[in-house]
Amino acid sequence: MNAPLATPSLRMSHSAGLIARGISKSFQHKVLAEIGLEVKPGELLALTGPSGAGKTTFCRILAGLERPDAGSVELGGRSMAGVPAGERKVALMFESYALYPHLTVRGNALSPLQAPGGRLPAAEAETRVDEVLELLEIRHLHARLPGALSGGQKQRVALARLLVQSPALYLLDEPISHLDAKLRHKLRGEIRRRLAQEPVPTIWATPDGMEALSVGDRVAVIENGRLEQIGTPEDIWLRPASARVAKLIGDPPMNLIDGELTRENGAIVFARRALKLTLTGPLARAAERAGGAAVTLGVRPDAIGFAPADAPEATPAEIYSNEPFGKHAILTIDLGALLAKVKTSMESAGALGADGGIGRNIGLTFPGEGMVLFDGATGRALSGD
Ligand SMILES: Nc1ncnc2c1ncn2[C@@H]1O[C@H](COP(=O)(O)OP(=O)(O)OP(=O)(O)O)[C@@H](O)[C@H]1O
Repeated sequence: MNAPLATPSLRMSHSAGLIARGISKSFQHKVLAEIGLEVKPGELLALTGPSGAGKTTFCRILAGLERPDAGSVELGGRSMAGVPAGERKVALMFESYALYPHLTVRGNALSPLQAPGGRLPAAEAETRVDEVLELLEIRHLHARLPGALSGGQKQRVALARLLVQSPALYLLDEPISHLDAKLRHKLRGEIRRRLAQEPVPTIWATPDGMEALSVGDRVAVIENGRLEQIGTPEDIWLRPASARVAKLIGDPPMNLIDGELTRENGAIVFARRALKLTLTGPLARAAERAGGAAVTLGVRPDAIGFAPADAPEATPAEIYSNEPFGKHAILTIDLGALLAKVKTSMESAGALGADGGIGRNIGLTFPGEGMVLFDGATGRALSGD
């Protein structure tokens, strides 16, 4: 026999996902300015931005815990205006965890399945909880009370409580920030995989731009309450819409070098003290479109190469520090009152000597790939396409 179909209204409620339009909010100052975005059922939108950008406030508005000054939220084809938090079917996990102190790990994870609206037959609820505790590697802690857990363990209990639910929207606010690096890496894949099986829109908020790129089907970047860019991880990585986005993405992020455009022998040149780069291809076309001479050049740390200090095309620089990371090294380079990061192979970094080459004069090359020009006044990317 075929599985029973969802009722038409339920099917509708899963088909439309989340639509937020023009969400604005001020406390003493403007915290969110006309944020509009859509998350489809089954899609994971990573929301990133620096601390204080407004991520939590936006999530609280979606959950019905905060009222927007303007704008609307639609979930599953239904306006959420006037719908209280408890009736929105939003599974949320906030950074503060909010675990029930008198309930065990298992009790906390079971709690949403025992609440009105989320109730499941006991055996099914137990199975689901076991599965999720296993996934999060905390099944052995099932009988502990929250008071006897570490911060990272509490965070995983809060995650378990979220993942057992089948809501209309998942909201995860910094869900793995307190886990060690190894577990963070493992769990972001596991959680993403599990969430992808549900036909439910998900928002995963994190200040870590690289985490956002790795978990999101799409990524929304907010800064100062404004939506700077929304797009695929590839869009955000290759074509940051502004210097503000570029600054948040990458490990280490793009070098942002303020300078000027000049003309030399008919070519267009980016100049900043000793650094003079003749622009070609898309960068030259982007430079032609600049409104003024002042621009910011974004250069990815792995787009900078080394050359002998006296090579004719090389930019002279001095090694300031050298941090080895096993497979690659991060060098900080002094370009004359300007520090830039260079990501290079361990072989290249090792060739600089046992002391990491600190204080040595070298030459740098900028091959043109991995570079973006931004308008000096607005910070918006200048396109060369
Ligand atoms: N209830 C409130 N009253 C006054 N100001 C608030 C309130 N809630 C948030 N804010 C302010 O709104 C701004 C955005 O805060 P929010 O917590 O949304 O940022 P965030 O991007 O989540 O930051 P983080 O990554 O540090 O959690 C901050 O300046 C914060 O101080």
